[in-house]
Amino acid sequence: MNPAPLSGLYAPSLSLLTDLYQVTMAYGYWQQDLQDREAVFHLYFRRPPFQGGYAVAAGLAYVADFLENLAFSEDDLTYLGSLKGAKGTPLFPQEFLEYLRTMEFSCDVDAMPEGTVAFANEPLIRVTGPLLQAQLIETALLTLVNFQTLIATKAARIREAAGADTVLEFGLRRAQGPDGGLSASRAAYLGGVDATSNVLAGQRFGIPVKGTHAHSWVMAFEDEETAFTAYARAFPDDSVFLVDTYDTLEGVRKAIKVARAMRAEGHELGGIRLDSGDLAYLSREARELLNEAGFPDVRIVASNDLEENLITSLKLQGAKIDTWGIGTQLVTAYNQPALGGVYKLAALRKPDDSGWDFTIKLSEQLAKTSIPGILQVRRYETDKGQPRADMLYNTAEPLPEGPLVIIDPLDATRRRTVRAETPSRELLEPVFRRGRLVQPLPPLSESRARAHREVLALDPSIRRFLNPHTYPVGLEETLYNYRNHLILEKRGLGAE
Ligand SMILES: Nc1ncnc2c1ncn2[C@@H]1O[C@H](COP(=O)(O)OP(=O)(O)OP(=O)(O)O)[C@@H](O)[C@H]1O
Ligand SMILES: O=P(O)(O)OC[C@H]1O[C@H](OP(=O)(O)OP(=O)(O)O)[C@H](O)[C@@H]1O
Ligand SMILES: O=C(O)c1cccnc1
Repeated sequence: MNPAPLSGLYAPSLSLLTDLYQVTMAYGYWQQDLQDREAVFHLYFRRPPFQGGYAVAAGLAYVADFLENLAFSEDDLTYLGSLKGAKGTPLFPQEFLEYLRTMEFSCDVDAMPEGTVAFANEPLIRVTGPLLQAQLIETALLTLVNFQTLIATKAARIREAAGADTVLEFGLRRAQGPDGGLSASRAAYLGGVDATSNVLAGQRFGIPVKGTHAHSWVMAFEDEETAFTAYARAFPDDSVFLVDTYDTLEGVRKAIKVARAMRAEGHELGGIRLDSGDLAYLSREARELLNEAGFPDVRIVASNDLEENLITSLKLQGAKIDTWGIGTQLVTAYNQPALGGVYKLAALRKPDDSGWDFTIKLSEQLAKTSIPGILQVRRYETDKGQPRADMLYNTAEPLPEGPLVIIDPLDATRRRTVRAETPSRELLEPVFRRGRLVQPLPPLSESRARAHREVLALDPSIRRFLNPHTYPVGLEETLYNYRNHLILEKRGLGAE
């Protein structure tokens, strides 16, 4: 595979890919001379999608591309300058636009590499840098990471259901527009599909492209046999015939007839595709017909609104399907079309530069109360690399010596102690330092392999679709206590 570079996808800059309030806040910070106050934000989700037990982090390559190209062009500044407030006066003064013109991205970014398995409340990305800049990029980071993480997770679930079978992504035509389709193809590949029908995604990202033919091909000829014969002439060694245009099992018989003629000329039919009807029954019948005719290697491809639960059910029914073609349900994440990732301020450098003020967003629901600190995620694993528990801790404070206690942020009675010798790794890795990419991001193939490895390492009870176990993620005890202290303080209940 030869992954095409992502660089330039968003050049010239997409700096206006944001909500207006980010720019109005940026102006406000600038006016208050707060633009350079060092701030820390975390991007995280509160619940894994699809009522599942995990998510697969994706979108960082797009984020890096976006940040590398972040700069306000003349057109951007002219547009911002044209915006008017309620009284018809410019929303942004010229001096502020001049500031934006010369602004250079200078934040540090730490992130989980794409393909990392992530759980609720864990920062996927941590941004540290000038308040104005770290705030301004919120919306773009969320739109890039939320969608791609959602689709990569859906793909990982489909991969789980399909086991070792081939999975093809067929979603572009029903995706949420061109960019939805393109980024979904990339995220789906990252999450575990084998190939896409999306040719632009093939060119851009080096994803293998594959496909069969449409019903219209069959309809364009006087009968099925003529249509199959013509397709075989065009692609004598790369043909998959769609057999359900009129009558599926009759279609299979026609496919066999043409396959015999192909064999006589030294070519083998690659497969047939079923796209309607009872896929369990029809695939078993088709398999029998093909085997009896001496074509045990002709693959059976199935499509028609498939997703992970249907694949599981079809397998239980004894379906004889080798390749799953999955479109709409995958690229639109049909049963949960958005991941609710958020981006929250967690620390601000004190005005006198003497340390950090840690910040918290309260909520009636404890689950929505943010986590203060400059967070890192430490994953404790068995000797064999099976994840056991994740610990969020504040890197701005020293960790206690000896064993560490991890406490569930929602239930203080759920806690565990980890010994210092327990193998572990830190999930957030440096991506940008002072606005510069530390090193090129890994190729897509590597991120895909990571996703595969990390999902498989999870206990099956966390991977299952129905009522999965909750993987233990907790706050290191000092952080847990500090967060409670801050909650009480902000509610006016702190100690005198
Ligand atoms: N054996 C099966 N068990 C469960 N679901 C199945 C089975 N076979 C097919 N399905 C799924 O049932 C849904 C509806 O199938 P159905 O054959 O009614 O589709 P359709 O699109 O209405 O067919 P047609 O194109 O003939 O109108 C699809 O999502 C399909 O994948
Ligand atoms: O069902 P999905 O998971 O979204 O998979 C993609 C679908 O798109 C095609 O149908 P369409 O009717 O658009 O074209 P066709 O005539 O080639 O079947 C294909 O045959 C699949 O049924
Ligand atoms: O190649 C295919 O079979 C295909 C491509 C897009 C959508 N549905 C099917």
